[in-house]
Amino acid sequence: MMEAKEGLRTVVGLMSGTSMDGIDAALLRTDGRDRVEALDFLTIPYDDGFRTRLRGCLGGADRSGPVAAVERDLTDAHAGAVRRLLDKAGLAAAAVELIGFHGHTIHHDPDRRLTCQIGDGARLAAVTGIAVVNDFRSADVAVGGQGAPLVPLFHRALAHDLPRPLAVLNIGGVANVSWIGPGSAEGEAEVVACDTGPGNALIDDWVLRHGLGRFDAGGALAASGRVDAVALAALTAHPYFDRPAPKSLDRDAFDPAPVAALSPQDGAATLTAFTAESVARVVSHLPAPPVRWLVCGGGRHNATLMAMLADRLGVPVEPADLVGWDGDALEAQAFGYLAVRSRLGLPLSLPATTGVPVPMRGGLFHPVA
Ligand SMILES: Nc1ncnc2c1ncn2[C@@H]1O[C@H](COP(=O)(O)OP(=O)(O)OP(=O)(O)O)[C@@H](O)[C@H]1O
Ligand SMILES: CC(=O)N[C@H]1[C@@H]2OC[C@@H](O2)[C@@H](O)[C@@H]1O[C@H](C)C(=O)O
Repeated sequence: MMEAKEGLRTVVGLMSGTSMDGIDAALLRTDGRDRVEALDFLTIPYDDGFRTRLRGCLGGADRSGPVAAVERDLTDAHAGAVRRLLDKAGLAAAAVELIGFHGHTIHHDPDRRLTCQIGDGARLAAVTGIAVVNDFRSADVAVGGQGAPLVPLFHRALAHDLPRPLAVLNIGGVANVSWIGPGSAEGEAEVVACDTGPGNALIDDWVLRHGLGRFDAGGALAASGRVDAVALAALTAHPYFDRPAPKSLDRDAFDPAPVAALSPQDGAATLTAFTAESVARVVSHLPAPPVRWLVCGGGRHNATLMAMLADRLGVPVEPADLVGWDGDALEAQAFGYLAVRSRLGLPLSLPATTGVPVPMRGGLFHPVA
C-alpha cells in the first residue's frame, strides 16, 4: 500500500459509461483527499461494431465465451486510450503512478449482491506498464451496499468552496445525484447520493430505433414534440421513485412500453420529461432542498432536458463547466481519484452514498508484473 503521506500523485482515470459511447480518459494529479488538479482529457468513441458486441454482453454476469473476447478487446481499447492520452499530454508512462480502470458494467443487481464490470486489470497493467486499480464496486455490494454511485466523494472533494446544500447531477445513460451538505465537526461535508432514474439511455434507444441518429442532439427532437401526460404518469409510477436513498439502477431498469405508440417527437419529449421528473422526485429523499444544481455528463448538452429540469427544480440548474469543472471528464477523473483512495486505504463509499453499513474501502490492485 502507498504511504499515507501528503502529496499529489499523477494518475489516469478511465470510464466506459452506460451510454456505450466510448472510453473517457482523464489525466489528473490528486492526493485522494481534497486536492485535485485536472491535466488532460479525451474520449475515444467506440465504433458501431464494438458497440453492438458490448450491448450483446449486457444483462449477464458470465465473463466466459463471447464476453471474454469483448473483455479482452475492451481492455486493449483502454490501453490505446491511455497511450493517446499520454501522447496528447506529452508524458511518458513512467510519469504516471496509477490507472483507475472502471471497466464496463454489464450487470448490476445489488439486491442480489451482484455487480459485474468487465475489464482485465492485470492485462491493462501489463500492456501499459502502469499499475492498475479496478473492480471498484464488488467490495461494496458484498457487504450489502448498492455499489453505486461512487463519484460522490470525488464531487465533495471538488465542491468544498461552493455554497451548500449543493447537488451535483450526472446525466449519463443513468442519472445520479450527489447532495453535499454543510461541513460536519470533522470538517467533512455530509454527502447523500443515489441514482435518480434514467438519464439519456432511454432517449438514445428511442432515437436509434427510429433511425434518427444515436442521441437527440441538443434535445431538438424532444423540443418539437409534446409530453404525453398519460405515458409520463405510467413511467413515473415505478416503485423506484418512492424508495429512499441510497439506491442504484442497472441501465435497462425501466420499460419504455408506455411511449411505444407515440410519434418519434412525442416519445422523445415524454422520455426527456421522464428523466427530468425522476430527478425532481429525488428532492424529497434529500436532507434539504439543494440551493443549486450543477449538471455534468452528456445530458447537460440536451437543452430541452436542462429547461425541463430548471422548470421543475426552481433553483439554478447549470452545467458544471460554469464553476470550472469539465463536465465530460468528471467520471473518468473520479476513478483516478478513487484509485488513489484505494491505495491509501481510504473509503470509496459511505453509508449515505451506497448504503454500506460502515465506510467501505474497495478496488483491486494490479501491479506491473
Ligand atoms: N449534444 C448533445 N445533445 C444531447 N445529448 C447529448 C449530446 N452530447 C451527448 N449527449 C448525451 O450524452 C450521452 C453520453 O453521456 P455520458 O458520456 O455522460 O454518458 P456515460 O458516461 O456513458 O454514462 P454513465 O454516466 O451512465 O456512466 C449520449 O449518449 C447522449 O445521450
Ligand atoms: C453500476 C454502474 O456502473 N453504475 C453507473 C451508472 O452510470 C451512472 C450511474 O449508473 C452510476 O450509479 C454509476 O456510475 C457512476 C460513475 C458512479 O458510480 O458514480
